[in-house]
Amino acid sequence: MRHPDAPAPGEPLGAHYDQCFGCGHQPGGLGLIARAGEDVSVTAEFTVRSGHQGAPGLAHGGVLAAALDETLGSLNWLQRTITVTGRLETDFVRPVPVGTELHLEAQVTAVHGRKVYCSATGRIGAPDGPVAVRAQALFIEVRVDHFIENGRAEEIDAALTDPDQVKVARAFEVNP
Ligand SMILES: CCCCCCCCCCCCCCCC(=O)SCCNC(=O)CCNC(=O)[C@H](O)C(C)(C)COP(=O)(O)OP(=O)(O)OC[C@H]1O[C@@H](n2cnc3c(N)ncnc32)[C@H](O)[C@@H]1OP(=O)(O)O
Repeated sequence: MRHPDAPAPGEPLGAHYDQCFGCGHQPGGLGLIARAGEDVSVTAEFTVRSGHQGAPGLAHGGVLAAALDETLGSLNWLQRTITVTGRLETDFVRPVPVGTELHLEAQVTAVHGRKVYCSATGRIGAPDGPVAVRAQALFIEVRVDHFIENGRAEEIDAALTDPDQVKVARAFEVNP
């Protein structure tokens, strides 16, 4: 399951797309930073900011789901395949205050053809802090064509002419 050329445990994974809400450099984004873990697993952190609120002083549930989704999506780097979220089931266990550093971890639990089953947990303040959120997810393997055929032309054209982006696509898929 872990690709032989996968990043070594502890290695930062970087952004799969500079404009990504989760891992890219969007002003209102999560700014989530992920690292490779053992086997097919990743760890990640993000800090809940005031722009992430739902209720006063508390993170919006959709933002927390996005953090789980992004962490799970980072498993692509370890498998060297491109997968997208088909299903994401989320448990919100504890409210998460603004200012919290959320520590996430995710792992692949099973692969069946194009279907990748995975799970993730987010903890408050430390890797062994109290569990705030959990997710079970199904990701589906796609080809680069999935983005080229469905994405807005403006961004797709820019991505295809950006050597760094093409390099990232190649890290996931041998023939993008
Ligand atoms: C030029 C640019 C380069 C860029 C290079 C880098 C890009 C790197 C991007 C990484 C990004 C990560 C970012 C974070 C993760 C996101 O947030 S991804 C964004 C959110 N997700 C989406 O937008 C996906 C939208 N959905 C779809 O496009 C389609 O439904 C899918 C998921 C591709 C599946 O469609 P499909 O390929 O036609 O597959 P389909 O035959 O329907 O299903 C395949 C199997 O999965 C099962 N399945 C499908 N959906 C479900 C479901 N919801 N529940 C249960 N089972 C399901 C089917 O039953 C089937 O099972 P089997 O029959 O094989 O047993």
